Amino acid sequence: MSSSDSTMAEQPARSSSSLSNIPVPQAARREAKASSGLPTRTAASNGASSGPSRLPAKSASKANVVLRATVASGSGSVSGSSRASTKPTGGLTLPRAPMVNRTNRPVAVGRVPSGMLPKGKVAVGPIRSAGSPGRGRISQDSNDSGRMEAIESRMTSMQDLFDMERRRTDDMMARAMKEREMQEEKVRQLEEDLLEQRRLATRRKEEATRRKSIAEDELQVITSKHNREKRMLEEELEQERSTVSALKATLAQQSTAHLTMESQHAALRTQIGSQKDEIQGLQGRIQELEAANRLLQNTSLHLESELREAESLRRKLHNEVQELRGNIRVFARVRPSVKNDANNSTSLASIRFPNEREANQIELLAMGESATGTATMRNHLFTFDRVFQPHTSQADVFEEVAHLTQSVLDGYNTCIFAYGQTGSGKTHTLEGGTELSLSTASDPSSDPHAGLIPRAVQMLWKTAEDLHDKGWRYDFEGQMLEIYNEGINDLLGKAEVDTAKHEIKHEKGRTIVTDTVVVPLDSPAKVFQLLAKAKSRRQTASTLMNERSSRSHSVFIVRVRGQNATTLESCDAVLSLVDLAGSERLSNSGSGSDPARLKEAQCINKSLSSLADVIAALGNSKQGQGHVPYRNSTLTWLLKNSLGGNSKTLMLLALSPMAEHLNESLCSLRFASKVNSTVIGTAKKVKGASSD
Ligand SMILES: Nc1ncnc2c1ncn2[C@@H]1O[C@H](COP(=O)(O)OP(=O)(O)OP(=O)(O)O)[C@@H](O)[C@H]1O
Repeated sequence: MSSSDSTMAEQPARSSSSLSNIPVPQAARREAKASSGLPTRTAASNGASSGPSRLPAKSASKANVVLRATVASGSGSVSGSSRASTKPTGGLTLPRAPMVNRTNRPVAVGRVPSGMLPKGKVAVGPIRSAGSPGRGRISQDSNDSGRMEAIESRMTSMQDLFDMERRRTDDMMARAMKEREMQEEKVRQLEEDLLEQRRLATRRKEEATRRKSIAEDELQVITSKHNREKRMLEEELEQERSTVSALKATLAQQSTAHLTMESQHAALRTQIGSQKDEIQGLQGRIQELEAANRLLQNTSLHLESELREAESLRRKLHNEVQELRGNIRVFARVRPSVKNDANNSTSLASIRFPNEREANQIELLAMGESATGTATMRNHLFTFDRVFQPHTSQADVFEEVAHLTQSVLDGYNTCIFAYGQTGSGKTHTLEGGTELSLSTASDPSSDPHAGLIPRAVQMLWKTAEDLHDKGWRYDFEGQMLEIYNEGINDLLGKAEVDTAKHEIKHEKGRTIVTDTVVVPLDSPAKVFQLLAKAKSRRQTASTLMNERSSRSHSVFIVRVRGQNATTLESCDAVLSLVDLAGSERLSNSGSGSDPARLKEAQCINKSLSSLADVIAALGNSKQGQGHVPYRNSTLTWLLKNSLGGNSKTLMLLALSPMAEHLNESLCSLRFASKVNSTVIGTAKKVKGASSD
């Protein structure tokens, strides 16, 4: 067997362990086995701890020593030694070392396997022991030397072989070491990889743990949410179930109701059938009625136009009646006794109202002088357009005055002035017994104490609204003036005390007072606001006769402008409501020696006598052609367009019922009687278009 063959044969043993890779000559093994009779132990069976890598050199030299000792002792038998030398040491199987001589050459021991001999060498037979019987000494020596040589030569060859094996073993050891280092390197590398893998695995594990915990948290959240939603859904489901059951119950009811309704429906259908017939009959009736209605509408249109004509006629007739009755009219009103009167009812004057039916007469019983000069009681009878007794209400008085308000809307200048001594009831008749408030302003008729002004204003607006349907549109504006000591104060001016000098101008039938405020009146409430403001500014002074005695004339002027888009009529007229100052004579005014009071009384007397003169002049002049002394006083000059032929005038004579005022009452009655007997010319409608 060649060395290469032996190497190939050792391959399986090397694969079992790194240490078993050390090659052991097969021939030597076989030799050792054969000589010892013991089984050759494989590297694998000996174990890795006693690896052959440490053995060859030492074991071989040890064997050599044994062999040398045997040869030197001259013993011809080596079987015992060889048996002992083949005893396993450390579990490693080695080839039995050949015996060597003194030259350290190997000697033949036992049988040398032919395979272990060098080429060309002949294997000798079995070595005999020294004690065996021989034929001659010489031949035996020669044989021994031959044998020895043969052994030596064999030892030499075995030594070569051993060296060769040793070198090869060294190479293999070196390779094995190298390979081991590589393997160790690999192992280290693998261990590092493993470590890295472990670290990676640890990190991944940690990451996985972290993710797991996050996932667990999320799972918990999702689970709780899910549970919550589940609960809600369960509740909803429960509700839905209850709803469904309720709906089912309702459905059952509805079904029953439906059945009932169906039967009713059938009954109704029958009814409808019969009613359809009725409807057809009614439709015929409707057509008849529609025809009748059309006829009525035509009649209504016709009647409306007739009504308009009748309205125009009414206006005409109304004014004709006024003309017949005279354009200046006089009403007398006796006030009741009030708490301010000095004495009780025993001090009342003897006043009678003879013609109850006509209610136009008043009779006073007063002391007078007879023709012979003796003082006797006399009856003084006066007849006016109307006489109001003390119990007459404000509403009754207004009823008689209301037609004048209508005249303003018809386009006639109208003047109502209250005349009478201080405290006789002028302000009460014109303004009323209570302070004007916004609550009563909206409906003065609801307040029994409301005077002519609030009632007239309310009626103006109401009539204007009624005339709206007949095509009339009205605008109102107001002015509040006071004549005090012949001067004019604007009661609606900005200054608390009006110091401006005002001029009165008459232009194209209109009266203008310079530098005064004219306020547009859009509602009765606005009028009452103005009246309240004016009242607070009005000059008043306490006199002996009346604690609220007014020492000035107050003039409230409402200008009314109307336009009728249907009839193209227009009007522009003024309603003047004048509260005159007390008419008492100078001696009764209580002015005494007070020059201011004296001047007040003189101015008042002057203006009132001018008024009487103007009225008298109007009565005397024919068709207003004579001279009328309007300029004699501020009052008459201011009322120029409201007194006379183009206007309607009402004098309201206020009388006190008290006996102590009897003489003043007689004076007032005489003055009013004179006015009443005056026939002032025909009133003319003021044309709105030309007046502006
Ligand atoms: N018809 C009446 N019914 C009840 N009280 C009345 C009537 N007329 C007047 N009076 C009362 O008599 C008093 C005097 O009336 P009023 O102030 O109106 O007089 P006057 O003539 O305006 O006085 P002056 O000239 O001072 O203004 C007031 O207290 C008033 O309330």
